[in-house]
Amino acid sequence: MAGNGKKKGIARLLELAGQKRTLLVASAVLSTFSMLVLLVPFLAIYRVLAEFLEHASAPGRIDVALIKRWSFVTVVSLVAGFALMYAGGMASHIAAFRLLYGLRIQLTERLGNLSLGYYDRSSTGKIKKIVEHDVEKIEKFVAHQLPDVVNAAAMAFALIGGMFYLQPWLALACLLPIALGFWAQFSMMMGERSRQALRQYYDAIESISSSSIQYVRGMPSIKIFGQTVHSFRRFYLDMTQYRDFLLRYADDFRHGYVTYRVLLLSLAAFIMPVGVFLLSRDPRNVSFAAVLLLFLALSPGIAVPIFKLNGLASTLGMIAESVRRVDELLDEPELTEPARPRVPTEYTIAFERVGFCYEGTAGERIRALSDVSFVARQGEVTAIVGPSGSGKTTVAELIARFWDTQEGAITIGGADIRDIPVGKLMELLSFVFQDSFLFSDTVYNNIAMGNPGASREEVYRAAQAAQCSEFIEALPQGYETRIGQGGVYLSGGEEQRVSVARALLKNAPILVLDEATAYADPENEHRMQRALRELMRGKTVIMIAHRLRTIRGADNIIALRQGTIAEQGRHDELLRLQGLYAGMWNAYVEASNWRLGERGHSDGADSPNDGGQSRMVD
Ligand SMILES: Nc1ncnc2c1ncn2[C@@H]1O[C@H](COP(=O)(O)OP(=O)(O)OP(=O)(O)O)[C@@H](O)[C@H]1O
Repeated sequence: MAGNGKKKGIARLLELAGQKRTLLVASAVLSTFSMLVLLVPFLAIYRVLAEFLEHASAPGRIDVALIKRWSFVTVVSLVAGFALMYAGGMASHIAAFRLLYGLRIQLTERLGNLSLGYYDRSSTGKIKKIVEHDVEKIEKFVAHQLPDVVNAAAMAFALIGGMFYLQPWLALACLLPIALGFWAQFSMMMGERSRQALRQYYDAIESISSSSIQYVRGMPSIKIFGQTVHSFRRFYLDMTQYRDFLLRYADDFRHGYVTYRVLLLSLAAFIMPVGVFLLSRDPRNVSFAAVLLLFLALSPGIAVPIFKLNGLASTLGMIAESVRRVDELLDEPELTEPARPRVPTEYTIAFERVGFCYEGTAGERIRALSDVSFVARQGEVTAIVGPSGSGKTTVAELIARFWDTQEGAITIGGADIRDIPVGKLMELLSFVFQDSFLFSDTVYNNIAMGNPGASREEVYRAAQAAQCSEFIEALPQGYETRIGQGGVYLSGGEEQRVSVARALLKNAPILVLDEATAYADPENEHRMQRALRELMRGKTVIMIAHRLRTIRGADNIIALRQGTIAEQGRHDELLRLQGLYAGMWNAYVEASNWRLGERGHSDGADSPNDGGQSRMVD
């Protein structure tokens, strides 16, 4: 990632800005001219002052035409200066917005090509901050700070050069406090300590960003469980840490900053004694008096470009950190496309001695699967069961290359999944998760995204088969009703049926169901099972289930224990083994009977012995 020879920090920032070189050069030239033209009124002040002082004892001899001429020049130069400044600003803003657009497109393309596991690792808050906040920092640098630095530097050089030309001693009196101020500021603000502080600042912002998202998402739990819930505590802790960090930061740097500002804002206090001393040696030198007055008039203005340059220097570190974070995301490895692609025509999935470890936050390896081998045949249902944390979800996610296996291989129709082009692999798979994700869009579009080329008829047929046409037609605008903000909210079961309709429409040959009937009540579950039976016909089906009743009829049941296969076979075979599966089944039956006992009567809906009427797979 970092070792790819890519430039870093300011150099990388300038490289990014360099993509819009022509516009930026135009902006710099226009800004510099604008600044030089805007200095002309100071020259006018000097000439008029000199004229007044020269003829102070005989005002009648003052050259009125000269004063009118300089007044006219002042007005023209102000208008021209501001027009040039406007044109320069336009050029830099156009460059910045184009850069912003380009970066955001690159980032979103990269986000679309990353392995799905990246999203498990990275919080939404972190990604959101990079795409919004960090990119905007770069845009602001190009739009404002880059032109500012050019014209501030031009102004500073023009002023200092002019001052030395007019009166070197007064110029030195001005430069001394500027040099002292810079020394006070930079001796504190530069170096590793400052860079570390910046990094901490960014980490704190990212933390707040992700914990605030969690806080908002967890609001129902917060309301129910009061202030003890995790997301609130984390949010509160992040806010407190951020506050403490800022207070420490301000405390560390305040002396340098205050000294610097006080010195720069009191240049007149340094010019005055030197000026008075020089004037006392030659009190009749009228032109020196005019120069001294000009210096005093200019002294507050000298601080402006210097503050700008310094402001940029202190934010440059922040922008460089933003660039680093944007580059980090741009350098995230994409899913590799195979050198010699293979496209399977048969869809049996085989795990061959698969081992997999997650990487923990401190880089440690967390083993999730070891030596897992099984075959999920096309047209059959393979169920995966096991206690919590035994690796069921990992098995399902590895098939979609959320992560790549570190040991062994996974094949589809004999082709290693790493040899199947990524787009093709995604075409082959349909997932129905426990928590279905629906977009804030119409119901119709939510189903249609399963197959963007599908006709309206096909979308309606999929909805019908997924048992959701009835409730969709009862919605205020039917299929055109928006889901989520500004529209309607669906129940968990309804959302799941919409996602089954989406999967039906996609009609992929491999189907992975992760606890697909989790939200269904007895009535809905029956409908869901009918929908799923439709969806599963002829496919390779991998089904993760906690409610064992739903997988009793599976062709093969894989029972996982701590990332390894403890047993595999059909329901009856596994019961006879009297091992892990039999233990889970007995516990499940007991739990179901306990519930029935509590209610005092049996409606048969949740019974594991319900004669197969509600069996998902038979
Ligand atoms: N993103 C991750 N980073 C680190 N460890 C993980 C990650 N996801 C899962 N694990 C660990 O890997 C192991 C297997 O997890 P997995 O989610 O596959 O189990 P599971 O059987 O699906 O659990 P459950 O039934 O509770 O959903 C667990 O020990 C879990 O803590």
